[in-house]
Amino acid sequence: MFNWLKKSAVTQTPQAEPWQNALLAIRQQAPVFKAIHTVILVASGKGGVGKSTTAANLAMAMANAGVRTGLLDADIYGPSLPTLFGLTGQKVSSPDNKLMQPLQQHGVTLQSIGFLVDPEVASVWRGPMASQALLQLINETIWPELDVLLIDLPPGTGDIQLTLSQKLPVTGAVVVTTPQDLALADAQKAISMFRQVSIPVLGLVENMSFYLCPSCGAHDDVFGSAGGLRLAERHQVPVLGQLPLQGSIRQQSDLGVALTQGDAAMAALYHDISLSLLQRVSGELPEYASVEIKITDD
Ligand SMILES: Nc1ncnc2c1ncn2[C@@H]1O[C@H](COP(=O)(O)OP(=O)(O)OP(=O)(O)O)[C@@H](O)[C@H]1O
Repeated sequence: MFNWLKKSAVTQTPQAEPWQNALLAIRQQAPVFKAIHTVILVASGKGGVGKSTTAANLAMAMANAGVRTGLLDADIYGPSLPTLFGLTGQKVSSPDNKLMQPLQQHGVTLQSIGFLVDPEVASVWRGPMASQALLQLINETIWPELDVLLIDLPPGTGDIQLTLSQKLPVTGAVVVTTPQDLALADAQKAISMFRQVSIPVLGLVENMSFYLCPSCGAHDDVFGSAGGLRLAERHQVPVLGQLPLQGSIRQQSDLGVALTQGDAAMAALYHDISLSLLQRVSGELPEYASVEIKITDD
């Protein structure tokens, strides 16, 4: 067993005080956009590393702890938020034919290009058109008062990511990667991109860090070992957490069900990561101080 996994598992009940302190500090900050207090980009260099899954689960964990949370799916070429929240085929309404009413699920306010157009239509949009559509999406949504708006960016570091990073009032960014060399090289590009546009990198999430066999408990570093931790150290970026490659994450994501309704240990990991993230945007934890994560066998 892993010490950090055991430690996280016992903290699954939201500890009111740290959340409340962070929330209070965030609510004292002036909104950065409409009535939204903080905007956090969730990015990855490489596709398929679990960025959308991580963004969705962090959003659910925050909402579960009482944070007024929104999630914008900016992954225009592969919107997965409708599936992740069990809202496939649903469309947003527009009471005045101008502004859009976002959807609500698992306590999270949601908007996605997938709620507006057929994903196949969006998939042929070129860079400037896609960036414009996304800016319109965020501007023309009737966002309620939010403590945090998470934005699930498309993978990569191209024109769309750069335009959004420059044009949106961003508080900070989270970079999701696997420990695999190929993913790390691209995660490094994402960190560099944010630094170039002066967006604080709030932390790195190492996803699919390892596989823990549910029957025999054997541990397998499927994508290599601790690559994300080394990358974070090199760039002085905090590690917000490590998530195992776990069947329950894939299954519950496909079903659009919150992990809190199933896998309590995994839900606890997302809970801890989102608290750490919130403490950083609230200024309670220093931006670049790393969370110490030790992977040790008993
Ligand atoms: N920790 C995990 N354990 C098991 N499966 C996972 C985990 N994280 C993500 N997955 C699965 O991996 C696949 C890719 O995840 P996801 O769509 O979140 O990646 P992404 O980085 O957003 O991809 P894209 O670049 O296409 O947007 C999905 O099937 C998802 O359910």
